[in-house]
Amino acid sequence: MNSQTQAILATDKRIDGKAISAQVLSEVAEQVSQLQAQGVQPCLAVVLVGKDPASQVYVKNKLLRAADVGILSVEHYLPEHTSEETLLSLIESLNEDAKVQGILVQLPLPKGIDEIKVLEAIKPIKDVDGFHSSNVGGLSQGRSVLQPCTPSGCMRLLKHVCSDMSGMHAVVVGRSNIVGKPMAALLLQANCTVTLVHSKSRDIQSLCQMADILVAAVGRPEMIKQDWVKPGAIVIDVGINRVEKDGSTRLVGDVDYADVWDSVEAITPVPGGVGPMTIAMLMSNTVEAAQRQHALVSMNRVDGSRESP
Ligand SMILES: Nc1nc(=O)c2c([nH]1)NC[C@@H]1CN(c3ccc(C(=O)N[C@@H](CCC(=O)O)C(=O)O)cc3)C=[N+]21
Ligand SMILES: [Mg+2]
Repeated sequence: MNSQTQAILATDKRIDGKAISAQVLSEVAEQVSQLQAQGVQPCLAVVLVGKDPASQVYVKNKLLRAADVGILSVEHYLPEHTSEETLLSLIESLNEDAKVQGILVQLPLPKGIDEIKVLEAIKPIKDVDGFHSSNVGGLSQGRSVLQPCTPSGCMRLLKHVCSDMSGMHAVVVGRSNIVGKPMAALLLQANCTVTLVHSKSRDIQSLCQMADILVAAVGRPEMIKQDWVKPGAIVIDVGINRVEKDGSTRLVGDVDYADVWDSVEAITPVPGGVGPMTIAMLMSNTVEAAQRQHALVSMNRVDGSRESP
């Protein structure tokens, strides 16, 4: 990126997730060309069980972005009543398929399927969501592993407005396995003081008021108002809530964007903030997985005693 773009993106109070994700995607496209030049075609397998309409939209967007950057994708659409066994055997075959370097099983899975069991079945080196316990553990130890896409996207957005987060107080609202907990781990790694707030926390408003960096990931439309936010705070809104208003549906975050605007130093919009970054980081993880698997295979040629990835 040139310095002019950098300046525009860094000085605007609105953190433009669409523009920043476009930069990530162009870096990824460059990495894809480099892999192709080495005879490797990165490929992402996307597994969708059932017909959840939101999941269908997300999966469609992921496939479009993959195509944009030259990542091949294979889609596996399974019916709502697929057995756990069938899903596990599909994952097993994708694990063994050397042409597939990334496996994404879209969440949530239908009731009756054990989500943890399914995520644990994915080979960690192909786990582009970063949800396998081996990657979760590695993240918490500060090792270089595949990281969950939404939190790593948020970190990338934060870096645009704040090059050094060291010593800042970051408050994360929400303790989900896919956003809140890994977000806290990444902020800690960036030397923030981290507070993880959840539904049982007392006086959530006062905790939020302490934040230099406030990350909202609770799924409650426009819960965070101006008097929850310290003047000069940086706000990252992970929420994607569909609300009915005047007969039409619109997307809002967990933060009341218009209400907090005057107080904040910088803020991500919804849509166009964290959402597009999540998808860009998925593409970045797919390329990283392909690079790592290629490196392992090359090593095997030298040392035949090693296991294949
Ligand atoms: N295994 C798995 N990995 C995921 O990463 C995963 C998942 N399951 N299940 C669902 C959540 C949600 N998620 C989003 C991705 C992009 C947008 C996105 O592009 N949002 C657009 C708006 C899109 C719209 O109109 O709904 C935006 O914020 O601008 C939103 C949400 C990934 N998730
Ligand atoms: Mg968004």
